[in-house]
Amino acid sequence: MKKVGFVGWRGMVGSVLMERMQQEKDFADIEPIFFTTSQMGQPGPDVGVEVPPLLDARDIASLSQMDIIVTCQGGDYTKAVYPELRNSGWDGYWIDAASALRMADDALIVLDPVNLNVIKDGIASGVKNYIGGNCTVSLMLMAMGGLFNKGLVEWTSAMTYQAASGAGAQNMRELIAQMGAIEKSVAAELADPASAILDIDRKVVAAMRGDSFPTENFGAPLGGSLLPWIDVQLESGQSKEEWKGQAETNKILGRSGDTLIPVDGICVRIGAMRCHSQALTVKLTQDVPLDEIECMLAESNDWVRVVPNDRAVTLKELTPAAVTGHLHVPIGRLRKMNMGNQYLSAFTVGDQLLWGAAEPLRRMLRILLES
Ligand SMILES: NC(=O)C1=CN([C@@H]2O[C@H](COP(=O)(O)OP(=O)(O)OC[C@H]3O[C@@H](n4cnc5c(N)ncnc54)[C@H](OP(=O)(O)O)[C@@H]3O)[C@@H](O)[C@H]2O)C=CC1
Ligand SMILES: N[C@@H](CC(=O)OP(=O)(O)O)C(=O)O
Repeated sequence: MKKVGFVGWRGMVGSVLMERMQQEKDFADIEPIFFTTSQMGQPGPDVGVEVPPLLDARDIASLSQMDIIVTCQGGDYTKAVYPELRNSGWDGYWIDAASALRMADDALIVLDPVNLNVIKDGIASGVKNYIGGNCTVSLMLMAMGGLFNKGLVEWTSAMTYQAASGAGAQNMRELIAQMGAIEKSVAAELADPASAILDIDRKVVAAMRGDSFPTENFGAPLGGSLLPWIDVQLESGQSKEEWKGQAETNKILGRSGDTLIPVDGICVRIGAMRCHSQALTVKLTQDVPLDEIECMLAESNDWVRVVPNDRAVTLKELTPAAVTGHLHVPIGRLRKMNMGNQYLSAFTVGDQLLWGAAEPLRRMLRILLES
């Protein structure tokens, strides 16, 4: 059995990965070894098979015993440990959730329901680094892969509504604390049906702008508001999150140069917990009837679900509250736009810790074990 080392398994993304691996009984097919940056020597997690005590995630000698390393520890860890490990002569497979190596020439971005051909070519040609994509990009492609892979997308604009979880566990807590602080600031008025709504509104805004409002992690109020900037600022005027849309989409699809598909938009943080949503405008390469588009989308993988463009069904099935914790990726609000028959609108929602982070890594491990 292959020795598989896990780093970052107790973080938020890592915990979701552990849960999914247990659900799919993946641990039965490997010899798992768990690493840590802070709890060396403590017992490993209960994953249904015996595991040795935790090893030091910075110890190159221990890491280099692994056939495969799966890390959800983050980019700083990757940047610190990966080069040293490779320089030591380690030739194993590196599977990583962090963005640090995504655009490297010797790495592929993995999303097998969309790019299994690219992954298989990579394995055959000796690629050793398989990196999970940005959550927004992966979720967009899980929903829209049918049209991209049929060459029907000339360009797309993705306007995103991204959940707090994308910024980390502390940010999820802060969002809830912000919502709690808002409620607390007007609890008495809410209990009184005769209180004036504009007084409530004034008090809410005062609370959100007050010094005691919890904003250490987001840097601004998110609950009751939104943040139209995610990640660092680039010279192009894009945020780094927006830049990833085109760069990663095309790398996943194995496109570059003349075949590159323009992707752009504005990435916005909203007060959802762990589902990213996106409003897409697609310029099609040709006028394809809507029913054919719906069929292509629905047939492209086992997880995408086309939601009819109907108000009641949309509000039941196409929201973060409905989708959180599920692997399926719904896409709806599909219609041709006023701009013309080659312009399609769509809205999609997906759990950013499942297909957005952990699931592509879990499946990449299986692909390597079965190859
Ligand atoms: N959050 C997201 O949406 C996405 C994140 N990623 C990537 O995954 C990386 C990890 O993200 P995320 O899982 O959110 O990070 P976390 O902050 O949840 O976990 C990272 C590490 O922090 C350490 N840690 C310290 N205290 C605790 C604690 N109380 N509970 C759990 N872990 C603790 C653990 O390392 P140790 O055991 O060594 O102490 C853990 O592996 C990111 O940096 C990013 O590169 C990728 C896609 C999406
Ligand atoms: N940036 C994403 C989360 C993330 O971790 O992205 P990446 O894996 O590309 O760094 C968000 O904030 O929603």
